[in-house]
Order: sequence, then C-alpha cells, then structure tokens
Amino acid sequence: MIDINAYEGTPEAEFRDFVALLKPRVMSLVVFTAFVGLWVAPVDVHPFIAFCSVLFIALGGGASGALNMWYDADIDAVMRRTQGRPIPSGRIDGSSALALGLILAGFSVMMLGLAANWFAAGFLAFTIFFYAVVYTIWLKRWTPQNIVIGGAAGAFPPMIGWACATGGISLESLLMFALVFFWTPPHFWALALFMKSDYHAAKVPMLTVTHGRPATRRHIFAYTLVLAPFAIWLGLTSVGGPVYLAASVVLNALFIHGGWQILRRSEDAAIADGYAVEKRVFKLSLNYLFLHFVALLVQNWLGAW
Ligand code: HEM
Ligand SMILES: CC(C)=CCC/C(C)=C/CC/C(C)=C/COP(=O)(O)OP(=O)(O)O
Repeated sequence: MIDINAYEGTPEAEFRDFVALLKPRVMSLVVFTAFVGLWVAPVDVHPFIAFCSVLFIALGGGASGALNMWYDADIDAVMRRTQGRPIPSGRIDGSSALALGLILAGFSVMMLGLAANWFAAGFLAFTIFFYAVVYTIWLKRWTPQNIVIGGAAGAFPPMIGWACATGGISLESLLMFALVFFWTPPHFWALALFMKSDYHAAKVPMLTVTHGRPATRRHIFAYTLVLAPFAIWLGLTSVGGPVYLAASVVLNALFIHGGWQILRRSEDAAIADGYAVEKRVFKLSLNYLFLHFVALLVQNWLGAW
C-alpha cells in the first residue's frame, strides 16, 4: 500500500511556528518582570512609552529565543521535550530562524532606544547577546554552571524595565536582578531532575548529568536558602512595604520547604511517585516568581514604605 504521507515533502511553516521560535510562554514571565521593573520605578512614564518599551523588550526577548533555537537545533532534535519545535521538525529552516532573530534583535534595540533611552537599549542588546552567545553558544555545552551564570540573562529584564523609566541602575533594580538570578537554579534544576535522560542523550552538561541527582538536590536546597534574604531585602527598599514583605516571607517559606523536600528524597522514592515532588516544586517556582512581582505591583498601588 502506498503511504501518501511519505510524499508530502517538507511540512509548511505556519504563523504559529514563527511565534513558537520566540519562546512565548517562557518570555511571558520574563516580560512581566520587565513591566514591573518599569512600573515600580520612581519616575512617571507616559503609558504609551511604557507600552512601547515593554513591547520592544518582548520582541528582544523573542529574538534571543529564536537565536537560541537556531543554534540549539541539534540538541533540540535529540530531546523528547523539544523535538517538536519548528526547526528540528523541519517546518522552519535554521537560516530563516537566524534571520528572524537578527532582524528582530536589531529592530527591538533600535526601537527601545527611540522609545525609552539608549542606556536601556544597550542593556537590551547586551541581554540578547548574553542569552544567545554567552549562555547558548558558550556555557550551555561547556559547564554545569551554565544555567547559573547564563541565568543572568533572564535576570536582566526587570533592570531593563527600571532603566527604561530612570535611565539607570539602583539598589532596587539590582535586588530584582538578584531575585531572578538566585531563583533560576532551583527553577531549572527541579525540572532537570525529571528530565535527566533527555539532557544525557543530548550530551548537555547539566548538573544532573555531570554531578548526579543527589548533588543537584543539595544545590536546589542551597539556592532556595541563598535566594530568600535577597527577596526579603527587596521588600525593605523603596519599592517594598508590608504587603510585599508578607507575601515574600510566605513564598520563601514554601520554596525552602519544597527545596528541603527535594533534598530529603531518595531517588527510589522519586521514581516511585513519578517525581511528583520535583514537578510540584517546578510549578511552585513559576508561581513564586510571578507572585513576587505581582506583590511589587500591589505594593506600588497601595503605596510603598
Ligand atoms: C538559564 C535560565 C533558564 C533555564 C535554563 C530555563 C529552563 C526552562 C525549561 C527547560 C523550561 C520547560 C520547558 C519550556 O517551556 O521550554 C522552562 C519553563 C519555564 N520557564 Fe524557565 N528557564 C530559565 C529561566 C527562566 C526565566 C528567567 C524565566 C522568567 C522570568 C522563566 C520562565 C519560565 C516559564 C514561565 C516556564 C513555563 C513555560 C510553560 O508553561 O510552558 N525561565 N524553563
Ligand atoms: C529581554 C531578553 C533578551 C530576555 C531573555 C530572557 C532569557 C534569557 C530567558 C531565558 C529563559 C530560557 C528559555 C531558558 C531556557 O534555556 P534553554 O534555552 O537551554 O532551554 P531549552 O532546552 O528549552 O531550549
């Protein structure tokens, strides 16, 4: 019998494939942190300028996602989680993704410079470079500290937002950076614990692969402990207040408890329940970060210290 599917040729790229190249789900939280950084800054920004700034940061983030997918296509083709992405599945060729990434990167930086200021635009350019080149091309395939150092790229957006409003850097924006920076390792390693075989197959030196799961569990717990003081310190600055502080204390207690549970678990127990705790802590990590930034917004609305 003739298999007509074998004669379909290269699958057609659809609009949603180009959108997928921009990693919209991950970037939605990144962009939210940038928005909050801009909004809580002590300078009034015209709503239209604020809207444009966030839009161009989002486009810049998307550009870096496309550049990451272009370079990582070989890794993505091996891992089950990423095999369906537009490049490994053949719906978009690498050179189109590269072109899209470069054009969007240039466009977003130029437009942010015109809409906000050139310091913020330079910061956005540096962040795109950091994710696409420092993390993706260099660190990711080289060291298990890849996501710790490379995580800085994901932590810059609230500083970019702040820079859009103020044209500079402050203790508050540095602490927002620290919040995302020290959050990234437990966020990612919780996921890596239930994805180890994928990274192993793709020969990516994630901590789970190079140092094993017990070491990864210890690292997750340690980072939840390091993270908490920075998150709470932010609440003592000019953007903080009682609502943020209360939220942060509760969220950190939950996150540290999650890290502790991960630390105490044996691998056999994790296999037995299908990594339920690790999956729960990964989800908790997303809520942890989202709610910290929501708390900053609410505090700003109610009035900070
Ligand atoms: C080097 C740093 C990071 C690494 C290696 C990392 C890795 C990952 C991976 C592998 C996933 C799961 C699959 C996926 O959706 O692609 C994920 C999910 C997610 N990450 Fe991260 N992440 C990092 C930083 C960040 C940052 C800075 C943010 C936001 C501020 C973020 C937000 C998210 C969100 C929202 C999801 C869920 C996506 C969904 O619902 O599909 N991540 N992350
Ligand atoms: C404004 C701006 C430029 C923002 C950039 C923000 C940024 C660096 C986000 C990184 C988050 C992310 C998707 C990491 C995934 O790592 P991976 O690429 O190793 O994960 P994968 O295996 O899912 O591809």
